[in-house]
Amino acid sequence: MKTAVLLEPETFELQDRPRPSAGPNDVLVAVRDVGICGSDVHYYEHGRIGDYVVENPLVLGHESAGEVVEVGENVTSLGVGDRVALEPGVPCRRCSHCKHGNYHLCEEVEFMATPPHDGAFTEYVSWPADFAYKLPDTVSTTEGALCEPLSVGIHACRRGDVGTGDTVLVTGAGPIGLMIMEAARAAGAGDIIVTDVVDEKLSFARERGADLAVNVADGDLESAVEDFTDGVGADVVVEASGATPSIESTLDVVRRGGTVVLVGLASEATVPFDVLDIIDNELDVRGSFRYKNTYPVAIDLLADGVVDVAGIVEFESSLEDIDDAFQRAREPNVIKGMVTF
Ligand SMILES: NC(=O)c1ccc[n+]([C@@H]2O[C@H](COP(=O)([O-])OP(=O)(O)OC[C@H]3O[C@@H](n4cnc5c(N)ncnc54)[C@H](O)[C@@H]3O)[C@@H](O)[C@H]2O)c1
Ligand SMILES: C[C@@H](O)[C@H](N)C(=O)O
Repeated sequence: MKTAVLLEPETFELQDRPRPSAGPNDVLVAVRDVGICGSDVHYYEHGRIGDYVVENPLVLGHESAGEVVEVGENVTSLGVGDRVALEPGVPCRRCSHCKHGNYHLCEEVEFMATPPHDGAFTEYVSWPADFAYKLPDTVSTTEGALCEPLSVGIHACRRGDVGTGDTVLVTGAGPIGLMIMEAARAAGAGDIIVTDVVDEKLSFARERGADLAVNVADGDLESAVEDFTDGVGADVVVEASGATPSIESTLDVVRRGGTVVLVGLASEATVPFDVLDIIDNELDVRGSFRYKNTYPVAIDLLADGVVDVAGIVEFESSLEDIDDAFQRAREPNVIKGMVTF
């Protein structure tokens, strides 16, 4: 089977690898769509993200969906021909985090395209059936693949307890920020404010329903939020840029008693945070890491037409053209590329 393998930074090789079979509890999936995520581009460019280092050839891609072509002997939930979205992180199921229901925090998790675990830029993937979610006829495999970033958005909104009528401020209008917007709207958010430093990203966010879009490179976010919220501030701020100034600014724009959710991965390990601000204003500052139990919700939201994810895909490419696809995906104005089979 054709597989795109990252040999070293900026070097893919299209290899012919043996097709796996489904293990007893697995399904073999013919991959149809794989999104290119910012983390794929980061591994492609730098060969590492923090402590995760690409030491051996690695298959990237963790936003995937496809069609079941073989089922393991113990699998009863899925059949050949079913179209499925693959949740990319499979936990150990035995540790205390898994037993507490926080399977996304499992330290033994095998997450696609996070070294040393291979991802989905390949024709077939054998995957545990309980981490493969059947797509209804009305949901495409492109949308199935995008259940992954949508899951990041759903989890972040759950972490922020986003509720009916809340004013939600999302910093960073990349794919994750846009998915947070979708999830916040689905959770009943009232007004949504979005920030970025690129005008095109903000126009895109506006077209997708942002009520206020602020370019923080040339505008004063604090006064814009103050005006917009009658001096109160945002109920929930979800940081989705990873930029240090943006992380710092979250405390200036959240309301007293509000919640800040940190999703963007800071490029620096420490970011100055005014602790007295957090105490005096009784703020909840929460991390949000990947997701748990989001795929069925994401699929329902898609089936019901409550969220739009396919609209963020700006180009499609084939596996053979993966080099070109990554060149395009790394352009600052591009939101999302999709490799289709
Ligand atoms: N916590 C998690 O589970 C999780 C999951 C996926 C991604 N992430 C992280 O979330 C972040 C967003 O992911 P993405 O794929 O959308 O990345 P992206 O790089 O495509 O988007 C980030 C956006 O932030 C904008 N930006 C840069 N500086 C800014 C500033 N000062 N203020 C506001 N916006 C600014 C950029 O122009 C860009 O549009 C990244 O840091 C990524 O690593 C975290
Ligand atoms: C969650 C996922 O989208 C992210 N890129 C990660 O590897 O953690």
